[in-house]
Amino acid sequence: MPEYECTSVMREFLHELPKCEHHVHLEGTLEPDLLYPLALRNNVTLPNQFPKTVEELEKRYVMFRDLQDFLDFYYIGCEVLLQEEDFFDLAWAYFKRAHAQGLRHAEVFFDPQSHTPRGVAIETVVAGFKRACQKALDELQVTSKLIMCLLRHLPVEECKATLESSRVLFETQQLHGLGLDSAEQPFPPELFTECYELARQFHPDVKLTAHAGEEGSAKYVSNALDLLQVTRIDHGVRSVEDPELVARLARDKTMLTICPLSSLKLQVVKDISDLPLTQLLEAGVPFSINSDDPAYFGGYILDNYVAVQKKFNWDAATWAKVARQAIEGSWCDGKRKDELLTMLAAVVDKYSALI
Ligand code: HPA
Ligand SMILES: [Zn+2]
Repeated sequence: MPEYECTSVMREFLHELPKCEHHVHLEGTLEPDLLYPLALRNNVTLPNQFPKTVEELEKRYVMFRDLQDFLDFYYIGCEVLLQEEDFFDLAWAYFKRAHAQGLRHAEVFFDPQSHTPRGVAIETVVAGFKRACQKALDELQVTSKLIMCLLRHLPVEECKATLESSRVLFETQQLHGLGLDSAEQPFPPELFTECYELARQFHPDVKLTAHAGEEGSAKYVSNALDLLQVTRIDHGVRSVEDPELVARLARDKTMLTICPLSSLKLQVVKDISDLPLTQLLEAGVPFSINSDDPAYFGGYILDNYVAVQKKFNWDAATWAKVARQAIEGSWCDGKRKDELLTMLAAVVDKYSALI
């Protein structure tokens, strides 16, 4: 596949764009060089067949057969996280790295059910993450929201119990949103209708999203909209298989959180140029560009922007539009959106004569 040059001035422009991330799993930011020290610190024995060194693990991460092949590594990685400090260290490392790539606002996922079976309380996980979010605000001026995800491969009753145990966290808006992740097939959205109803009962302003249309069909996307009443779709790249669905997403301004390097590494697409970004732009479906599990897929948010640029060769106006849609589709308040839009206008102004 042909690749365009991402010039140094274009890279600077992409770096300076005030970027919002809506699709990043904090557990997916566990870099190999943190995984092994945490295993040591917590006396965790990794499975026998698991790579023994950072270098070996990085080599294994070069490509995954599919989503499940990746998830098998992701859940083993989760095993080294035990103490509040571990969750803090993990999230703080993410905020620092993403901020260095021009991140201004992040809506971050976490999977409590990948920790609770080891006896780690949800409150411990959230306390560590919240402390990192506060530090990111104080020291980096990065705003953030926490989104709790349910693991769709687990029994629905377990998911409901997990939700119930986090009721107060939702009621007090320490958690802002609910998501759905893990193996998409054969676990369609409709299994979780009652879970999403419950979350809406917890707080009237709770935000709802779900992974759909990554490996699953366009029907997974429309069912997530109809039955879970989500207002955002994570991945959703297969939505384009249904023209009526595309028209609906455009009409309702439902944002898709696209993850280019993830879709490449999980072989959802053969090449980043196969992502339907041109079609979505033409149809008026808003999307943001995100890192998903950057420690596993080889890149943080700017790396994903650059990977898109090398395949789509967009002009500054198109990038400004994509960045604006990401700001407008964020779940932060109006004041923060206005700040981000002002930053965006300044960057576009600075680079308009250069690109
Ligand atoms: O990309 C993903 N898809 C589904 N589940 C996940 N859990 C972490 N990352 C992912
Ligand atoms: Zn994801």
